[in-house]
Amino acid sequence: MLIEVKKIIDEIKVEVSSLKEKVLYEPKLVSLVVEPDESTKSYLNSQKRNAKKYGINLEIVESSDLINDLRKYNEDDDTDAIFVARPLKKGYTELDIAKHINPEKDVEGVSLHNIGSMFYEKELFVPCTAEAVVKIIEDTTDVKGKNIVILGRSTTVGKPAAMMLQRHGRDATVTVTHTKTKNLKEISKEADILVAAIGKANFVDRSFVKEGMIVIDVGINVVDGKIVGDVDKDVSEICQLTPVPGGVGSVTTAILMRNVFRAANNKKGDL
Ligand SMILES: Nc1nc(=O)c2c([nH]1)NC[C@@H]1CN(c3ccc(C(=O)N[C@@H](CCC(=O)O)C(=O)O)cc3)C=[N+]21
Repeated sequence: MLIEVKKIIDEIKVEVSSLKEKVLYEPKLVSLVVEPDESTKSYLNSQKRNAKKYGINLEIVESSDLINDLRKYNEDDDTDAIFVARPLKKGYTELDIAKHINPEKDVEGVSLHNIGSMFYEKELFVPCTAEAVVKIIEDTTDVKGKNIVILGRSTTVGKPAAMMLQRHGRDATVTVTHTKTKNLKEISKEADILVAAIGKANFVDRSFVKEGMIVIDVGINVVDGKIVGDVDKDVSEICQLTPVPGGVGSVTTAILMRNVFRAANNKKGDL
């Protein structure tokens, strides 16, 4: 069975509508890009489509000097929000971005300030994909006490999703696995909820799951020009599975758009 995410996106749109009543201009998102890979191209297309729909002024900037450009847009009063596409070009690390991006414009929640706030369970902006995963899981089941296994420990999905799911009030028990994990299939099978965020097309097949599990497919892999997830579609015959496309990715984009309005609204409050 496939998991529907339309309701979640509709709820995000309701929040955006009410933010629009307070933000009385078209907010601006700057997306900094260095040598985009296929999944980044897909995200940028999705950003373009949605910026139009949501009423956001999106500027995609091919950056040759990320740190310098971050300084520039951090200070530019017309820029409400900044996105830095990954993978980053050689010579830059995620920590460089985390240190240099203005936390108030950091709509992906990657800055040291925003990551730290999440650690203390008080969130401003959190990584959009991790938030999408949490929202979809919470909309599908009650997570309290559930065993959640996450495949992948990236800074933008695995790590923050784990932190957010085990926090007080949500109270899930989370296992984070990675490339060096032993007995991966056995651990996966023990899950009530499996989150696949490894970036390998169709990596998770029926040998990783049990009947009735909830499976969240975070993968955006491009194979022969088509988007495929990290999970083999056959899994949906015995599990509840998020579709790709039309699942986590579409919620992620909606959250990014909403965060641009939140950033613009917060900025107004500063005046
Ligand atoms: N700093 C950074 N943050 C990211 O979150 C990030 C990134 N860099 N680099 C690239 C990957 C990829 N990614 C996607 C997110 C949503 C869709 C998306 O909206 N997909 C839609 C539409 C796909 C289509 O075009 O058919 C869907 O899945 O339904 C795609 C790809 C985020 N990433």
